[in-house]
Amino acid sequence: MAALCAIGLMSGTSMDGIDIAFVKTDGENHIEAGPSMFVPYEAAFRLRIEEALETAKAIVKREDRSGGLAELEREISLRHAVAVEAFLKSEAGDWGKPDIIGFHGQTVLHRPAAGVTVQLGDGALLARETGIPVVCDMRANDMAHGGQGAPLVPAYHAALARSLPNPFAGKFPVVFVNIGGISNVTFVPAQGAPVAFDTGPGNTLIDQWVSREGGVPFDAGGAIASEGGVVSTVVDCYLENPFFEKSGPKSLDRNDFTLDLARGLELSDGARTLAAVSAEAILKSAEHMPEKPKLWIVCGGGRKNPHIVGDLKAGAEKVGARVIVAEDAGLDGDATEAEAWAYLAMRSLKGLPLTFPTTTGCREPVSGGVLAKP
Ligand SMILES: Nc1ncnc2c1ncn2[C@@H]1O[C@H](COP(=O)(O)OP(=O)(O)OP(=O)(O)O)[C@@H](O)[C@H]1O
Ligand SMILES: CC(=O)N[C@H]1[C@@H]2OC[C@@H](O2)[C@@H](O)[C@@H]1O[C@H](C)C(=O)O
Repeated sequence: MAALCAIGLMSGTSMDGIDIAFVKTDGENHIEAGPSMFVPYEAAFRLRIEEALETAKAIVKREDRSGGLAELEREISLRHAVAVEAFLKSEAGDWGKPDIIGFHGQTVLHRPAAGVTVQLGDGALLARETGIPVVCDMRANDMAHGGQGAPLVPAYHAALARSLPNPFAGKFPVVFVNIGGISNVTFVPAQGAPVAFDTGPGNTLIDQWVSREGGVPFDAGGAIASEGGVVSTVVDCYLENPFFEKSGPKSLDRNDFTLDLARGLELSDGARTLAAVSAEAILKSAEHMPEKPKLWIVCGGGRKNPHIVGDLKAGAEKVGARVIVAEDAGLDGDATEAEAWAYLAMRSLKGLPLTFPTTTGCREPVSGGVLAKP
């Protein structure tokens, strides 16, 4: 199958909105990233998703949509349809109408030990509304094959790592870091399979902290943290969590880490300390990689927090590694995840593996996703 035009749709654990990106790809080495866009959720809708995370704690079977989850799933899907329409109208240009949509949906529960992961997103409804075939539910088959169901972005990170421009081409091992609500890493060696896992809280604790203590949704540019200092005893307490000692594959639910350990801190000290937690957790992940990374490439909203990136740089440089943000390598760090969902949709259409034993712990490389035709 030749390269197709795909769009990827990601509504991540930060619950801040929908990232959309165009990619022309064969699901293998051919990757041409196109226009991208972000459609934010308004505060009230974000709150509804937050409430749904509570409701979802009662889910036993992944199909369960009681307690208002069915209505929310419908609304999330319709919002994605509206976002696609707006995107195609304002950004598509020469890219025209995509052949396929990769639809992540909104994770409301992720319990890998119990084999349950729930993303709210009705692929059939999105396909009907947009008139475009949709691949959704890409995590389930991995779990059915013994995997964590996350992270899924590593297949895309690995392909990107192999086509980096100079002066970064060939600087293996390369590690892609995605700092979203939760952070995850993909270690890409010169040869062989990528190694990946979630590393810990990315922005979610910072977002929850500044929202609760300061009434703002996130610490823009790390401005609040700039007024404070790192309380290292609190950082140490967070890092004592047994999650960090475990080697991968491993993945997290948004609620696995809470603000409890930051209780009593002053607003700016809390924001600075939680940024340090995020960076230290990422640096610690290197202990579970097969070799020391040479180059770290940072994607996701957390790359816009200079404290997280500054701490990462300081820690990596001590051991001779370099840290850059996606843009330094000609990539769009806001769109990487959405691009990944476009790429994975194409892989799903071709029956290619989405996940590997070294990325999620699945028993063998497995494909996945459910195709919904309009
Ligand atoms: N200008 C900024 N300064 C500081 N932080 C920012 C800025 N812009 C975004 N962020 C942070 O990035 C977060 C969004 O990141 P991103 O879009 O990568 O998350 P996500 O899509 O939920 O990802 P994931 O699925 O990986 O959890 C915001 O919630 C915020 O904390
Ligand atoms: C269950 C779930 O939605 N997990 C997300 C979350 O956000 C980041 C991290 O935790 C990662 O494991 C995953 O998303 C990325 C995009 C992934 O699957 O690769």
